[in-house]
Amino acid sequence: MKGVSQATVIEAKNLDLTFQTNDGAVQALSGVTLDIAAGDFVSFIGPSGCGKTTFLRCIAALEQPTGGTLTVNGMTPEEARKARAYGYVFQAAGLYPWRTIAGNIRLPLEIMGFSRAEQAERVKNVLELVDLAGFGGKFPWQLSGGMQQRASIARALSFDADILLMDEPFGALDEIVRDHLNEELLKLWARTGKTIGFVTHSIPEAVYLSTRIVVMSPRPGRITDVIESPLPKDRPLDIRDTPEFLEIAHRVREGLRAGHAYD
Ligand SMILES: Nc1ncnc2c1ncn2[C@@H]1O[C@H](COP(=O)(O)OP(=O)(O)OP(=O)(O)O)[C@@H](O)[C@H]1O
Repeated sequence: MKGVSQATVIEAKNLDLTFQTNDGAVQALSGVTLDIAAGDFVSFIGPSGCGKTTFLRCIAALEQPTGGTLTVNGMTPEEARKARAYGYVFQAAGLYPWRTIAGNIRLPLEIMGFSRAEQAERVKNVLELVDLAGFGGKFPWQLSGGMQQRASIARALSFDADILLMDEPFGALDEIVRDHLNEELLKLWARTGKTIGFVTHSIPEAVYLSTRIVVMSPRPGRITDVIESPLPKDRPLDIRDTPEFLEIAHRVREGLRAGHAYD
């Protein structure tokens, strides 16, 4: 339970990843060391190409680090993937257009072999969790972009993994919808106690959501600052106007500026 155990769920030590490309080696991550504790909400922020997505993909065993060690729930990322230790939300909702919303959410459950009754129960629960009760029978094109993204979050939550990895899930949405989904995500996090890793380009989003903000710089992707948020867990949107919020945002901006190449 959150608050009771602060066990480390994700542990990266001196992680390196160099891609070999036709144009030569691209060092995407260099010496990344980070512990993420159970129940943490950790955002990764940094300029394009600094390795945020690559780091998330390493956790999800979608990329293979070329150096260092990485464990997820004490397992290798590959073992954690097989143990369904995390749900993954991509930048685009990625819903199958020929399946209903419920059908999309059910898909991982079908693959995992849940009984039909269990599938139905879980779909109902996660639809409620993301505030889409009653929309299970609709097709993706009948929903707004924000609703589609909520459905994709529901799909990632359907098998109730303790860890949720989110790669810029709200990047393509307008600001009002994004604000609303940020609020909803915080409520969901408070209700479920999940550990969340969240990639974003937005300073206000990172500061509003996170218990810790990881600032990264490019060439090669390194962690340049880790900011522990002093903000209370209960965060109305207007907390963004408080001096405490603005102070953290300032520190993030300074960190980004220090690592920026401007080319
Ligand atoms: N499969 C790959 N092969 C070669 N290079 C790659 C591969 N995946 C990523 N890279 C490179 O690694 C670096 C880090 O990419 P990554 O997508 O992790 O950055 P990012 O911080 O998530 O960027 P963005 O904010 O634009 O999504 C970039 O220079 C990118 O071009």
